[in-house]
Amino acid sequence: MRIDVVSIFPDYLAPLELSLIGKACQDGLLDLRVHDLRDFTTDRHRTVDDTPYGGGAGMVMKSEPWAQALASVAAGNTEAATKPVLIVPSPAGERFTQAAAHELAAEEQLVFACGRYEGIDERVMEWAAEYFTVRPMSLGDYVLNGGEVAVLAMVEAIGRLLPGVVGNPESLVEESHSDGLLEYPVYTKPSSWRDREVPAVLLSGNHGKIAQWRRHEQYRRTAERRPDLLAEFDAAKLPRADRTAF
Ligand SMILES: COc1cccc(Cn2ccc3ccc(-c4cc(N)[nH]n4)cc32)c1
Repeated sequence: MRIDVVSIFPDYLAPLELSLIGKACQDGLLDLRVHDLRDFTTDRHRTVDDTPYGGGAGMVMKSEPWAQALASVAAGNTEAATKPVLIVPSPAGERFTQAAAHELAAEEQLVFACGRYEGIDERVMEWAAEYFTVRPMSLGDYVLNGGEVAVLAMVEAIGRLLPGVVGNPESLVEESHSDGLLEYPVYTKPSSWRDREVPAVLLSGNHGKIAQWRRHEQYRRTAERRPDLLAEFDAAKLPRADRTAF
């Protein structure tokens, strides 16, 4: 997979050079390229923003630098058989979920447009629809100052799903949200810590009971912390052996 990120703060994306995503790039599993939007301006001040039509506070990102930058990254990938996906972080976007991460991990090329100020001139998304599948995406119902933090989260969530990135693919199967429930609590040595004991079932060696306890804990936690997820959860979709906890 190739991922391009366009931002006026390219150094904000430096953490992607670390840890699993950085190693995936070194191993050739991921081709990550970060571009400075100001490199696509033509004036001596490298201007990327201007005042909003209709008035109001703040500034809006100009369309031409974005069109030049997006055209450059789209053209840069002639091997792609399908239109690249242009992901535009925005408080007004569709919710980014684990399901979306899996969907996007199957794409050949993702392009992330990191807005700043009050956002990007809307005509850029209209123009881009000819060359990209355009997807405005929100991390959650709170307002950030720009798209970079959202891109760090999305690239990590997507990148870790790519084959070979996570050492043990098994660990991707049972994690939160992979089956519609939150994950169960985890413990490690010592078994007794500050007068707090590890649940006895986990020390029993009875794998059937352990699986049942973990399923029940997933359900209890989800009901307690995210009852909204339970509305969509259907135990009937679970493998028969997993249903004993409900
Ligand atoms: C566009 O509407 C806005 C209204 C007020 C402020 C801002 C600031 N801002 C600029 C670019 C940008 C990109 C993403 C986000 C964002 C995403 C999520 N989930 N929260 N915040 C916020 C952004 C934008």
